[in-house]
Amino acid sequence: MASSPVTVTVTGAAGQIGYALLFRIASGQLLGPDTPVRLRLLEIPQAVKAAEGTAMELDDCAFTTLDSVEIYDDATAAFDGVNVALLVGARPRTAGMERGDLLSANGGIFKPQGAAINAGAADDVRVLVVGNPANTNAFIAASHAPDVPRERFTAMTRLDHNRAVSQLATKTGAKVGDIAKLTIWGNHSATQYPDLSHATVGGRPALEVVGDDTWVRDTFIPTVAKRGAAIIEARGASSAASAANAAIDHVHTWVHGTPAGDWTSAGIVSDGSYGVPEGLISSFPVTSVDGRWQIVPDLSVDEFSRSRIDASVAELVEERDAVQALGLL
Ligand SMILES: NC(=O)C1=CN([C@@H]2O[C@H](COP(=O)(O)OP(=O)(O)OC[C@H]3O[C@@H](n4cnc5c(N)ncnc54)[C@H](O)[C@@H]3O)[C@@H](O)[C@H]2O)C=CC1
Ligand SMILES: O=C([O-])CC(=O)C(=O)O
Repeated sequence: MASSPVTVTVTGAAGQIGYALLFRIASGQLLGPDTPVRLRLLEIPQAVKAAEGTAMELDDCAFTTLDSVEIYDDATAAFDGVNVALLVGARPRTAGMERGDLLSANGGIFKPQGAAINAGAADDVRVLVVGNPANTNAFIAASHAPDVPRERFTAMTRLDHNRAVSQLATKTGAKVGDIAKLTIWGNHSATQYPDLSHATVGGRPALEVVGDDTWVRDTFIPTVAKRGAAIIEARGASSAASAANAAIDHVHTWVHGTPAGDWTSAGIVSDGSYGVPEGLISSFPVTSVDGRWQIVPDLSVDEFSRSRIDASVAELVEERDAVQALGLL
């Protein structure tokens, strides 16, 4: 086992996703079986007791990869020396809440957390924002961490990616492992664009294998984009285990790289590629090489894809302008 433990801080640790996520991190699934984890749980004071219960259960698993568990209700202490920050805790939308109220409430969480990461994170810090609205929350946090390279702030669209892979595999009768080069573009919201234009099924173009453009436009895209709402409707609570799984996948890929001949999707800072305004945190087709995300270059974008990407990016611009107007940047 590697000698020095890696510090992983999880916010919203006593929540649903936290409960599904912490045991997988502690058991080595995030960073590998040779990397001990120093786990830090950040919660609001009212939820610290519940986090203590989870920490007792983590102890009871006797994971060989778990170096220690500490609980915090203070962001500055929780992020001091952090290598991997998983920002899961967020303010959910409640009945009657306007969009501005939601952005404002989340600004109150992600602004100080960005500042705390800026103040104390390790030089190699990697940040994944899961809490919604994930892209804009990541944008807010990054804006308050001027000393951390902006590309270290990412937002999770891996769950959307995994959902899309699964839907395509089911439709074509292929194995999940036969699907490659699928992309989620834009925002982690109902405007996202799950794109099959470059996807392959067993090496063949996915659109050719499916052979049904109507299914792609009228079933596949809305099913993936609205899957979160469908889970809430069925379960009475939002996706938790699958969201935790996607967070593990995102960080694992970031650290260990993408398989040859494939890519994945992640919300990363735009460098202006594909007409996405520079600086926005938008989902792109990405590979991870030497521990850094890279946008897959030079993909053709047809008229339909262009309009779908533009629509989702327009929503990201609106969210950015709204948080700017609220003084959250
Ligand atoms: N990006 C994605 O694909 C997905 C994102 N989500 C989002 O993830 C977030 C968490 O979901 P759940 O775990 O189901 O929610 P939850 O409500 O069960 O847990 C959230 C936890 O965050 C904590 N929290 C609130 N403010 C905090 C702060 N300032 N610092 C630390 N902790 C804080 C709460 O006390 C609570 O324990 C939600 O915003 C949800 O919409 C959920 C599924 C997928
Ligand atoms: O809408 C939510 O809170 C859950 C969510 O992001 C998803 O399942 O994709």
